[in-house]
Amino acid sequence: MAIRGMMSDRITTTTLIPMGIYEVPEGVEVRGMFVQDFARVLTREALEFVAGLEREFRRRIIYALECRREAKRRYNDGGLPGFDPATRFVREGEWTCAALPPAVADRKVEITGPVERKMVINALNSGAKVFMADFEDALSPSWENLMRGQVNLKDAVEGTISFHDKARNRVYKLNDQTAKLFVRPRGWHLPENHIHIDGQPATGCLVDFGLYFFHNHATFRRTQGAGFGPFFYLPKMEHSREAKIWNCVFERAEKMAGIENGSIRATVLIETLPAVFQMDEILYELRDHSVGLNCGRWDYIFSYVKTFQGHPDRLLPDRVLVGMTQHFMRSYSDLLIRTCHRRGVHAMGGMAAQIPIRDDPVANEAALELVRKDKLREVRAGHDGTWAAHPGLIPAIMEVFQNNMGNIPNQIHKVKREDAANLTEQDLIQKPRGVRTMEGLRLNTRVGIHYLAAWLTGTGSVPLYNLMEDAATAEISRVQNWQWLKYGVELDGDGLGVHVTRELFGRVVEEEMERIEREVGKERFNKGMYKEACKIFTRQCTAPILDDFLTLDAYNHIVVHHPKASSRL
Ligand SMILES: CC(=O)SCCNC(=O)CCNC(=O)[C@H](O)C(C)(C)COP(=O)(O)OP(=O)(O)OC[C@H]1O[C@@H](n2cnc3c(N)ncnc32)[C@H](O)[C@@H]1OP(=O)(O)O
Ligand SMILES: O=CC(=O)O
Ligand SMILES: [Mg+2]
Repeated sequence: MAIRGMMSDRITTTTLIPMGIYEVPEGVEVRGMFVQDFARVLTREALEFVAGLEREFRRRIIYALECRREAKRRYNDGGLPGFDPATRFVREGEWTCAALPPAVADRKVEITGPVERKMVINALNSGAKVFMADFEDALSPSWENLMRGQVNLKDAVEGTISFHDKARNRVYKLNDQTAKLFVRPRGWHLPENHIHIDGQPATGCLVDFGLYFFHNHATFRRTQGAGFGPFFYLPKMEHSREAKIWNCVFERAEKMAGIENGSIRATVLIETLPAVFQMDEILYELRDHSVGLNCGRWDYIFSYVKTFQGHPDRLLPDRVLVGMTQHFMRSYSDLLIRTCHRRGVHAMGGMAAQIPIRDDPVANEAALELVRKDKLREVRAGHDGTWAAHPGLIPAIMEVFQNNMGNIPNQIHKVKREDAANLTEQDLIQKPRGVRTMEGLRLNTRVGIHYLAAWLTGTGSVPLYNLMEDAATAEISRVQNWQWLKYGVELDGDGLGVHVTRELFGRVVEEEMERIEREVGKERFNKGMYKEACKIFTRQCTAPILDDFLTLDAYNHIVVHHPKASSRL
């Protein structure tokens, strides 16, 4: 048996013991620091389960990612995404997904947030129907964040989680009534470089899923799922072959646990442009394990730019103008509702970016009104529930959904949206309308650098300029800058015919860095990671070939191997 893992000298919490090692099965190497608490989830048996998943599915994951690259080549050569003629029978066939688990029939409001201890307790106590605990867009995937997240979820499922805020002398514990827990693992593309299996970094999402499932499936089904569960959200898929891999992962997990096929349930985020043409196919692959689809609107916008990176005729206007009322976004939401309701599962809405504004009641009311408007559009369109970024938004969102849905748990059988069957490929890719401005370029730059600086220091979701920013929203800022630079777009609004060039962008970066320094103060600016963030963001915006993900490159900067030796993938 191989034994690996070392102590850390960086963390000085009470959970750190001076020396320790993880007990690992053959072929598994843990390169992350040793923390006593982490050993509760990094058990030999759990790692054996993760390694089994990795060994069975690694080749299929590599193939699926190669297929993504192949599709990208087609789009870059001028091809357009569209419905696959080969799977017409799936789209036209009459079939439904397995019946919904009663425990999650009502999902009117779901709160989301990173797997940070206090936030997990607050989210579970928030009054939302569901809490989506996030290892993905809202989390910076440092070893410490990931492993602490696993510990937090284990304690949450066991009902023992607590948190003592010493500064405020406040103790956090779970209420009697809590939200149902869904867990969102990372996307297929992200490696977990602190766990190596047979000499290769593990697949991030299999680590997230595997550890959580292994430790919690039995308690979860008993205490939360009424026999079903655990429940998951699955991000960033581009094709039904990726859903098929998840389905097989679930089947293997159910077999290992000795539980019925169909116990595990998942909602897939439709948040890439190619996936909107695969919604039936994705549900079909997961038909025994599905509880719906969700409009992951922010990654979807990011994916629109990424998919059309070789198409100068499809440039985006300012980020703030690409909302759900743009034709391509409304079409996507309508088709998602029609698809889900036809197959008997939830059609979940997405995230409004506004958050409460504490120190300005007028601005706060205006933000709340925007959220209400967005949610009203969703519920009237036929969505069964939606996301909230902050507990302070839940009462208003709940009211909108309850007032417009009445006393039913969901609208699956009430709102069919057969009209959406007429939506065409052209509707789903129609170019968004609006202007491109210097202020748009500046805001993208400032938000991108601010966000990345937070991410590099361990925070994956932040309030910026009164909006929620996470990996998905930051991606839009990055790829939009890249697109405008690549095509040297002319900025509207000032009548001067200014084009976005490297020189202009260089000046904007300099000026926005000065503004960031003014905003956060010299001390925080110098102590923080703003300069590193600026370097990464600027490189990505000006790269001749668009990086697939902001966080893939940035991840190299947060990998810390123990014994200490920083690594590059
Ligand atoms: C595109 C997508 O993928 S969307 C999904 C992923 N993104 C997310 O999940 C974002 C979730 N939201 C957040 O992370 C936060 O709300 C932020 C970063 C946007 C704002 O955070 P803050 O400015 O710190 O919030 P604020 O100071 O108003 O928090 C007030 C209280 O609410 C709690 N809170 C805020 N947001 C959440 C949340 N999402 N879940 C649980 N608790 C929360 C805070 O912990 C704090 O608790 P306390 O009073 O006990 O100390
Ligand atoms: O994950 C959600 C999104 O909007 O992206
Ligand atoms: Mg997303």
